[in-house]
Amino acid sequence: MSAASYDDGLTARELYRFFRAGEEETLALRGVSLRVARGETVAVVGPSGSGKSTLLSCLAGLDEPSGGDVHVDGVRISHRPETERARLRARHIGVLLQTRNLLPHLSARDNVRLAQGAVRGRPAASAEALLEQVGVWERRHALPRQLSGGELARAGLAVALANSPSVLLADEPTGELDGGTEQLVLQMLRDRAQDGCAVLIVTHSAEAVRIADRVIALDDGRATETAEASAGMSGPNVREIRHVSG
Ligand SMILES: Nc1ncnc2c1ncn2[C@@H]1O[C@H](COP(=O)(O)OP(=O)(O)OP(=O)(O)O)[C@@H](O)[C@H]1O
Repeated sequence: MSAASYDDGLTARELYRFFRAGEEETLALRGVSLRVARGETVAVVGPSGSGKSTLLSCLAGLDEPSGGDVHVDGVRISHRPETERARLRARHIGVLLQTRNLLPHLSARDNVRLAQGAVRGRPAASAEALLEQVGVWERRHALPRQLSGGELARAGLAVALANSPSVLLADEPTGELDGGTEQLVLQMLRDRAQDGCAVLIVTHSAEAVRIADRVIALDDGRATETAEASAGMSGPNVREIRHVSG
């Protein structure tokens, strides 16, 4: 991989993540390399326990890989103190987690404002505009527990987009959504990519795979080319499933 490829988007090289819990040792990532350019949507698929969430956490700087490195827009985010990773994440990355990344004691609007850095004086109007974009403006004063699953997913997306990220990482963004809401969330992710964001979606959803430009299949901590990854999941936008592991 040439140095030039670090310039923008997301680059991970030879990621390893080792866990030890008591006697038990797990190598959750075994040399995963990938690249998501700005403007691209990449789906990561794989069976339960294959390392998808671990990979996303390492890419987001929420977790530290045991080996390898992660660059975002040419800046290394891995192997730095947690506070620095958080600062870089706030500047470059939007993260949509299965837990929907909303603080429980803040309204939907205040969650977005917090992610925008409202403390540094950004106008509240843009938080409202973002909530309007994702279709939950009417629910802006509601707490997360007062939102339906679909509303929560959309508010979570507004939070993930609040810092205008150049890299957007989403863990099962359409997990429990009805078909209509799933389409809306996927369309928004796709639109972001078209606006120049590098979008990576960890997913079990055939629909999410269908909208992806590329699909990366994880199996037992390795990114591999597998026929199973595309079984019943191929679509017009799935142009390749390629080997990305070292
Ligand atoms: N904090 C941890 N401590 C110990 N082992 C862990 C930890 N986090 C993940 N693992 C292990 O690492 C492996 C990969 O887990 P991970 O959650 O990344 O898989 P996944 O593909 O996201 O699974 P799922 O689709 O079920 O969410 C699993 O064997 C899991 O038990």
